[in-house]
Amino acid sequence: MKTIDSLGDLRGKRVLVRSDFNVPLDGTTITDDGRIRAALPTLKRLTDAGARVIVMAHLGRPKGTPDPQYSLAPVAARLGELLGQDVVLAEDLVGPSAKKTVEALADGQVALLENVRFDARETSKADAERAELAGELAQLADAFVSDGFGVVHRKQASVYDVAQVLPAAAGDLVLGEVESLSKATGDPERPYAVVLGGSKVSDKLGVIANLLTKADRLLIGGGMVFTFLAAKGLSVGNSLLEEDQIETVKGYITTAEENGVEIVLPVDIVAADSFAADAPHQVVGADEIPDGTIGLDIGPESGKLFADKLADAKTIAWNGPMGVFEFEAFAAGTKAVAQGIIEATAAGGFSIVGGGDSAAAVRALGFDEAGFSHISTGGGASLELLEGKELPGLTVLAD
Ligand SMILES: Nc1ncnc2c1ncn2[C@@H]1O[C@H](COP(=O)(O)OP(=O)(O)O)[C@@H](O)[C@H]1O
Ligand SMILES: O=C(OP(=O)(O)O)[C@H](O)COP(=O)(O)O
Repeated sequence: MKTIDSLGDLRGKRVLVRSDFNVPLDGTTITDDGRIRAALPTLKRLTDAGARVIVMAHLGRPKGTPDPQYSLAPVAARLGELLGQDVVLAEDLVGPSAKKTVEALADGQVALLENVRFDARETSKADAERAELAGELAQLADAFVSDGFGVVHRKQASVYDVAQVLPAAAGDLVLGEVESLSKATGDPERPYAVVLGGSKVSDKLGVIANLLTKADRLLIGGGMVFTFLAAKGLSVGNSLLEEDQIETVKGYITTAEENGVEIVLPVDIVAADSFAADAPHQVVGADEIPDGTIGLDIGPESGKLFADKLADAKTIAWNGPMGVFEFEAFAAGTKAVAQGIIEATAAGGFSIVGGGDSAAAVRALGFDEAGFSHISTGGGASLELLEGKELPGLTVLAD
C-alpha cells in the first residue's frame, strides 16, 4: 500500500484524512475514546510535517441528512484535548463552512468536517453520486490519507472514491492493523475459534459463510444468537431477530456439519422484561425464552461453555459483545469470554479483539489490554479481512 512518505513534502499542503471516530456516546459524553486515541499517531505525524489537516469521519448511522444527535461536536472537543490544540468543527461537509474552515487553517493545524453521513451521497450505491461527493471533497485538499481502519470495508465516498481523485496513502493506523491482522489471515494456527456477538447482526451474519471454510469453531453470542435459535425452531421472545436470515442460518448450520466446523450456541440466556439497566431478568434455558422477554446476555453456563471452547484455541478472533455489557446486569457473558480469551492467550494462543464496542467493553470491564495479542479498532473490517475478502478501502490504496 502507498504510505504517507509517497506523498512527498507536506508542509503547507492540505491533507484530507479519513478517520473512524465512531465512538460510543452517552448523550454527548464519549464513553470510550479508544478510536480517537488510535488516530493520534497519524494526525501528529501530519501536523509535525507542517500539513494543514482536514479530518473527516462518521458517527452512527444517520439517514443522509443532518441530525444533531450524530454531530461530531463531542469528538472535535476530545480530539482537541488529546492533540493539545483547538480543533475547529466545520458545520457542514463540503459546503461554505467547510471551505471557510479549510481556508483559515495554518500549517500544523487540524480541523474536523461534520459527519460525512449527513450527506446521502456518502453511502449511496450509485457510483456517480459517490464520485460527485468525492470530487467536492477533493477540492478541499491536495492529498488524501486513509486512516479509518474500522471503515475500510465500506465502499463509501470518503473511504473509497476520494482515494481515486487525490494522491492517496494509507495512514499508520491502517498499516499497523493490516500487519497485525495478517498473522491470522494466512495459515492460522489451530484450533482456530471465532467468537461473534454484538448487534450488527445482518452485517456480521454475512461473514459466517466464509468463516465456515476457515475456522474450526464458531461461538455465537450477543444479538446474533437469536437468529440461530430461531433457525433451530426455538422461540426467542422479543429478542433481536433477523427473520429474513433464518433460512440462510439454517444453511450455515448444515454447511458447518458438512465441513466439521463446530457451531457453539449458548445453552442459557439472561432474559429481561425490557431493554433497560434495571429491567427484571432471569436465567432461562436457551430453549425456553419466555414470550415477551428480551435476551440481553448469554447465561452463566454458556459463559463457562464458551471459555472451555476457547481454552485450547491457538488462534482466536472475537467481534461483538456477548450481551448488553453497558448495563452491569448483562455484562457477565462478555466478561467470561474476555477472561477465557486472556487465559488462552497466556497459554500461547494468538488473539484478536475487533470492533469499537468490543474494544470498549474490554476497557470498561477492567481487563488489561495487554492480555490480548491485538485489539483492533475495526470489527466488521477485521472480520472481513480475516475471511479473506478484498476490502475496497484497502485495494484502492494499492501501490
Ligand atoms: N442480546 C443483545 N441484544 C441487543 N444488543 C446486544 C445484545 N448483545 C450485545 N448487544 C449490543 O451490541 C453492541 C455492539 O455491537 P457491534 O457494533 O456489532 O459490536 P462491535 O462495535 O464490537 O463491532 C453493544 O452496544 C451491545 O450492547
Ligand atoms: O463501528 C464500526 O464498525 P464495527 O462496529 O464493526 O467496529 C465502524 O465505524 C463502521 O461503522 P458502520 O458499520 O456503521 O459502517
